[in-house]
Amino acid sequence: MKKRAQFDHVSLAFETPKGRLNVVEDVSYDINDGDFIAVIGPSGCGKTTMMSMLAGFQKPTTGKVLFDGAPVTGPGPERGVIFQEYGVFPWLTVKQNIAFGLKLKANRVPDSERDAICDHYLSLMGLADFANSYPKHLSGGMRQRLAIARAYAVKPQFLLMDEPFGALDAQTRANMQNLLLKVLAAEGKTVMLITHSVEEAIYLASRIVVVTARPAKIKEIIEVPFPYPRDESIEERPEFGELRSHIRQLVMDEYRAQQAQMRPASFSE
Ligand SMILES: Nc1ncnc2c1ncn2[C@@H]1O[C@H](COP(=O)(O)OP(=O)(O)OP(=O)(O)O)[C@@H](O)[C@H]1O
Repeated sequence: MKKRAQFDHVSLAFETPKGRLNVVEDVSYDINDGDFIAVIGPSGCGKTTMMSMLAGFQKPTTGKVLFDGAPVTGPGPERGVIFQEYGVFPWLTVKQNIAFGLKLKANRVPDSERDAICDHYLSLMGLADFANSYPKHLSGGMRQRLAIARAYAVKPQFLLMDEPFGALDAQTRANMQNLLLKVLAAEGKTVMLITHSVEEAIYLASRIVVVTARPAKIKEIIEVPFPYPRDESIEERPEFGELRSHIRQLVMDEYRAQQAQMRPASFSE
């Protein structure tokens, strides 16, 4: 299996006014072509920072982050990024937002095709009636769907998604999850997804990377035993419930560890 991305003994520390903050510590794992990796762990533990290094927004303090065998030196068109509540330009209409990436040199498509691609993703995301609206006239959930449409439209080989569905209502979230599975089945992408939802991680991912309280270290990497294509019926399977309990326990242990870290010294047990 071809290695797409590699974290090789990666650590990252921020220098802050209060001193050095270790955020990611000695993380090593590979992401193979076609993998769907979900990263789960307590809030603020370093998941986004880990993803940012692969996106090319942050550099590791020590260790290496490789993409297609070469060190990541910055963002690139083969890695599409969807961050929560980011990624739409307020001064462009909905359709212009989707078209934007398709006009950039790295992803440029002929004008005639551009229109058809925009229309396809507008309708896929339920935004066709808002093609000419500006983002400020959309609900938060619609803006997030627009950010997702923009990222899908340029067809990156690798999708980096940071809590992309976190702000959506339950029904839209389920629709967006199923749509993502469809897009992946049709286009065969590799994905790294950060989520706080254990169910979402099991439903979507081929492997789940559970990380510790800050600094984020690998706690466990879990293979999800369900073949694709998947549908909601897997949630009824006993293995789904067992996996959910196991991962919930891991995450809860780390959440408690994080709470203990934050407690003032005088209260420590
Ligand atoms: N540029 C920075 N400078 C200093 N500290 C930072 C910087 N970026 C992030 N941090 C800190 O690093 C820690 C990890 O942040 P990060 O966003 O990676 O966590 P996370 O696991 O993605 O959190 P969440 O699940 O809440 O989104 C946090 O304590 C954050 O305050």
